[in-house]
Amino acid sequence: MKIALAGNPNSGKTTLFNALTGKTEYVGNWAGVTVDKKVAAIKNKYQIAKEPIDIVDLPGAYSISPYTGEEAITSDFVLESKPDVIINIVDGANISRSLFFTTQLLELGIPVVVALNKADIITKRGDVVNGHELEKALGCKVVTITATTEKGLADLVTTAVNIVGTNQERLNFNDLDGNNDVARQTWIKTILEKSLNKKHNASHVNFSDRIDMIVAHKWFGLPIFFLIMWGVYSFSIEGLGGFLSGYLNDVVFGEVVPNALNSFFEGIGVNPLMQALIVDGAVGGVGAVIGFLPLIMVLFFCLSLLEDSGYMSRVAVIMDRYFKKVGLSGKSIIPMIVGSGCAIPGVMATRTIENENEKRMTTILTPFVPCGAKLPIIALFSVVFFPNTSWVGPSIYIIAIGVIIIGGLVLKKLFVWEHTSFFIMELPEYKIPSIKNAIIQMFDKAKGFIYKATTIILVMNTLVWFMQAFNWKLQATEIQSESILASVGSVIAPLLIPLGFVGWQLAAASITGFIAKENVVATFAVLFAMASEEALHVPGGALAQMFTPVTAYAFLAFNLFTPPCFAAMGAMNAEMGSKKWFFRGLAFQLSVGYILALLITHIGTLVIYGETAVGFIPAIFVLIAYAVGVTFLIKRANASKATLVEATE
Ligand SMILES: Nc1nc2c(ncn2[C@@H]2O[C@H](COP(=O)(O)OP(=O)(O)OP(=O)(O)O)[C@@H](O)[C@H]2O)c(=O)[nH]1
Ligand SMILES: [Mg+2]
Repeated sequence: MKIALAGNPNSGKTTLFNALTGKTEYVGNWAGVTVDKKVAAIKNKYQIAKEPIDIVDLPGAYSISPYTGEEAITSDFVLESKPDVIINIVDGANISRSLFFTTQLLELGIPVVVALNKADIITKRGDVVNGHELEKALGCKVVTITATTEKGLADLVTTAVNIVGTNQERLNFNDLDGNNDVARQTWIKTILEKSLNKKHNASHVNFSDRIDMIVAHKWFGLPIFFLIMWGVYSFSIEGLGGFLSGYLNDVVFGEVVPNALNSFFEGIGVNPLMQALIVDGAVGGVGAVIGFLPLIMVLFFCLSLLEDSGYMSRVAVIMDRYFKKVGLSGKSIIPMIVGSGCAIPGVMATRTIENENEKRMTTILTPFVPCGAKLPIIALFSVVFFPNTSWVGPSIYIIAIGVIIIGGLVLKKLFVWEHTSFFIMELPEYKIPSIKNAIIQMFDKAKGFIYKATTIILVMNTLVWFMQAFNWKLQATEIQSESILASVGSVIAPLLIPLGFVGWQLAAASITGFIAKENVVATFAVLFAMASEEALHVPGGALAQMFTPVTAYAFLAFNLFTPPCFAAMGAMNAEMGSKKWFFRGLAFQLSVGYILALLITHIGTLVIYGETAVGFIPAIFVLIAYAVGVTFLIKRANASKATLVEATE
């Protein structure tokens, strides 16, 4: 038996889905969080029918005639897969708007039960809903629930199961004269007059509006956003998160675990090479990554609270003013916020953008937002090269915003884009964020992080260890520079010279980073910590010998702003739906990271140390070639814009 959850965006479908199935799908306080259909079996507790019940969570929709890609997923599913029953989630904080979609669902001939959600908000506002009147008018069952506390869910499931196979009365607006959308609205207004008793009228300036006057203000909005982000990132990277990670890195993975393993292996007399593989390669590399787990957990806990409070939707409004100028829309910010967790769902979230050009641009620009996997690199460089400072983490996010805005401008110049579209986004009311939800999201992220570290990163690291310990004749070698890894890295290393990065190790680490960004840290752990017998993340250690603080910052930028990991590239390819655009996007990302690192190294070294960095002359040649290339592309774009104008005249 299939029960579909359908309703407006942000009405609480995924919250209900998670409560009914025990899953931990992404819940956020904004419209357009779910962009894909999700199916799961109902929890035993609610399994009351003879046959197994499956719950289907759908993206939010305002109407059955789809306007955006993810709305189409919902209407296609409802119209074609014919669920046995639809639970229509009506947002109790926004009843009259939600009922428009309800009237359309009630025309389909599929049994519908209305779940009037967010009953807690209705009660808090002092509104009164007359459920019987509403049932009479709609001709279907109405069950009042609070998805967040699971109140009323058993009743809801029972009601839904009981109407499976029944012939529900259909509403019909198609026979009416004139515009049937207007007819629906008028009808909804009449039935709500009888069934809803509102305490406040709509024109009342409420608490949310008052906060918005400040945080979404024309001038204050952006500085407030920066301050909040600064607080969150420095708390996570340098504050509590950094402190806990330092302990894990120094004590647990720096001493306790390797010492215990070494004495265990020495005790049973294992082959020293085998011992090194396990202790230095596998455990050392994975440990260097896992050490950053607390930092990731603290960050995602804070971000989840911020998001659930409703603030992030305001950020979309603030950003819209700036984004419009560069050919993006305020809606582009949502994929980017999601992308701060992981670029893959971030890129998938571009589906909510209707305009094809805005969607492509957002897909290309979203991976520039530092994701969770990039945090360990940021944290490592911050500790080793800039100890006791708090600006490195936040500065990376400010650069990311700059890269996105300037990148948008450049993309607009390089390719032919149409005009930008309007941006309408509904703002949910502010609320006290749910700690429970934040904890769930935090552990979910932690689980993903550990899973990745103990699978793909473990495998990669064992391989990296092997490649640095053996030469091409498969003989164990004490001299790293004669190893397989060194010879592979040396092929790529010359490309990094114009950036001021010298050493095959840096090339090797960057390459492993494309498999998973955490690998950069893990590879460094194998290459440097082992050789010097000291922990990777100490200031002045082996890693510190490879860079000056300026080139270290440039290397950080290089790894963060070149293309994302392979999995995220796959998502880009899927969402672009065009190989041409996919490769254009990759080329763009690669050149952004490369040129950015080049500029940081050379300008930074000149300004701060008053001398030229390694690779200064090659860098000049690269810049000239780059400028020529970009000018050519802009000329070409202008020419095709001109032919486009001629053709339309
Ligand atoms: N107060 C209150 N908030 C709720 C309730 N149910 C859900 N919410 C909140 O509503 C917001 C949206 O929840 P989601 O479950 O993501 O909504 P959705 O319908 O899946 O949204 P889309 O995927 O964007 O269509 C979150 O902030 C939830 O915490 C409820 O019963 N009471
Ligand atoms: Mg959802």
